[in-house]
Amino acid sequence: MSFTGAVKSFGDVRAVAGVNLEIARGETVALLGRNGAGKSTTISLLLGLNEPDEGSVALFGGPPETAVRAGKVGAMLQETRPVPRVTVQELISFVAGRYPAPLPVPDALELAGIAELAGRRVDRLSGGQGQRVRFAMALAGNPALIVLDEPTAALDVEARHAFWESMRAYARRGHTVLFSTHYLEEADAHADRIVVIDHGRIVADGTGEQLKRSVGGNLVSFDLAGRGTEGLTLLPGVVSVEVRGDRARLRTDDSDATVIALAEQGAIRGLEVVPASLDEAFMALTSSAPSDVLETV
Ligand SMILES: Nc1ncnc2c1ncn2[C@@H]1O[C@H](COP(=O)(O)OP(=O)(O)OP(=O)(O)O)[C@@H](O)[C@H]1O
Repeated sequence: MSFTGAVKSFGDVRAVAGVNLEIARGETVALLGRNGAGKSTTISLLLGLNEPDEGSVALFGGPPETAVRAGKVGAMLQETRPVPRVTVQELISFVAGRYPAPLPVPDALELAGIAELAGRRVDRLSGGQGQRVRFAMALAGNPALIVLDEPTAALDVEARHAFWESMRAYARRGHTVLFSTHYLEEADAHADRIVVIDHGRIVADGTGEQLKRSVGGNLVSFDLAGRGTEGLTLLPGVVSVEVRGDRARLRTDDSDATVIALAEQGAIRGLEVVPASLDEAFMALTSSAPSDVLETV
């Protein structure tokens, strides 16, 4: 699938602001971004639910509608209203029946971890159970691509774990998976590749390791001990400064130079230097003003 210069606006909001993206068959890709970053809109363009205002989107070499109609795509979108009265089994059979080569219904239920819910009415399920039913709907047709918009949002820890197991089992069959998430750990743990989106643009694309390396650096933190924060952003190596209570955290691409400069100012109380985590990489990539002092008391 590919996005070429895709733009989608809603009024003044450029939800997708010029996205170029290629995803190859068999990849498991996480679309990672904060609230409002443009993930759902990107997904809606991919599924042909929205048309780009500019640029184009192709799925399996053609228009998204064609691929969707041909049964090549399964989707799990955010909370949708459950169909009243039908059972889980009936719903999944109905969805499977609309695809040319679906999974046997018991397999789809098993894979989604809801075999024991087969006879239950879909409008009487818990949020987490409903979410797993939507996952079963996405994979019932055995599509080559599944697209999952924040698939673990309502799941507890155990259900989350089971969900990722199922997703991986599906991916191992050679299928392509695209999922959106706010959770960096999930993206890192379950995707081959992480595409970071911010303000409708792709700001990073690579493995978790590559993201860490590209943003990289170390975190130097120390107690301010009443000292102000002025001048910290100007210290050698410093890329961003964050203040929590009385403690400053400096992300730096040259921690030696940063520490020497701090030492010269006598500002080394409770000094700690650690490698920047993936979390830090994500924050650095998506904060709107990376070199500003962020007051997050
Ligand atoms: N139908 C719509 N009408 C108006 N604005 C919209 C519409 N859909 C999305 N937007 C706006 O476009 C921007 C991107 O929204 P989108 O839902 O794509 O983000 P997201 O990354 O999926 O966010 P979240 O993680 O909160 O689901 C937001 O500013 C949102 O308010």
